[in-house]
Amino acid sequence: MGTLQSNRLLNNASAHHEFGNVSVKFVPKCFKLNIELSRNRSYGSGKKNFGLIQASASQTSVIDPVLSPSNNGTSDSRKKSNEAALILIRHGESLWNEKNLFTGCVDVPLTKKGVEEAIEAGKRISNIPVDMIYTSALIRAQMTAMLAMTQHRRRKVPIIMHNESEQARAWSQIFSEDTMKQSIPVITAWQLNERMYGELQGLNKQETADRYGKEQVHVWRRSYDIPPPNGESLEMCAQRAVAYFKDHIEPQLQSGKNVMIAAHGNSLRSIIMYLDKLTSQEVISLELSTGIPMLYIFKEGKFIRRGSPVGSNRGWSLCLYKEFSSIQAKVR
Ligand SMILES: O=C(O)[C@@H](CO)OP(=O)(O)O
Repeated sequence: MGTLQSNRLLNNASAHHEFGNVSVKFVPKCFKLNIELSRNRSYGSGKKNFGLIQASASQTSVIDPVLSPSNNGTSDSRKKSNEAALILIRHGESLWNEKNLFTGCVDVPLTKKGVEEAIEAGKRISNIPVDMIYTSALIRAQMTAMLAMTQHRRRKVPIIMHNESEQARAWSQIFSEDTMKQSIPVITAWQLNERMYGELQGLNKQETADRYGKEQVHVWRRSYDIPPPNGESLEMCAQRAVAYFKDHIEPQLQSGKNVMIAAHGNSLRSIIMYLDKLTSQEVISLELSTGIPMLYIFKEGKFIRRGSPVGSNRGWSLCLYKEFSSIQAKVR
């Protein structure tokens, strides 16, 4: 892939982003409505709202689940205020993981094993209330998020927010507050995409190592600031992924919402580098397995790593980070 093509890919992706922000729906002019902004939190007995704009009386409500974080609505009566859970999941095995091909921004689906991994990940997090889901724009991350949610105890419906145009927004509105309460908004963002692997995309990793040398390929794959030919370094990937995390996801956590992110090996490595304050040296040895969820607690502005939830029938039991085989990073 040449530079021009790579730039086009990124530009297209960025067009998607421009419409991907938090938004408030428009109320159709034909209804004269008494609109109020509800900031109620209702805890327990499965009651919850997203901080909805509601239309009163007998008229139809127009409800947007993705409101600014100040319109807080969180779900769990057990949750202490100003605490929120952050779940990170690298997608399950993709068809190109299976073939050992550099994938990057190529949009490849999961294998059967990847589907099973996503379902297994869902079992592990099935007791953790999820208020919002963020995924990349790539199908392997979206499949993983959706399959994981099929296992969730609360049986809420994850719904992809289509903000790519006014029409997409208008045509995907939901008109029932009760239905909204049973939904989880899913935000897709190209900034969470896998690191763009440039001219390595589609090449076999072993053959590339045979041709260019193991060391060179290791530098392309794991160095912090050296990009593969016409691709992104981890540092470049971090610039967009961590910026998105800070601007869009952290405010949701600050408002007490539990968030799940389904993304990719390198976009998640860059986010973990930020969460765990890893140095550019330390992040080199951070490896993430496919389909293993990782849990952080966000408390008083800090991220506390809690490892991986261990199973659906053991509540919030957690294994320690050092027992968490998917991450071989130095334990700090
Ligand atoms: O090919 C890719 O896109 C990534 C993730 O599968 O590979 P690597 O682990 O080499 O960064």
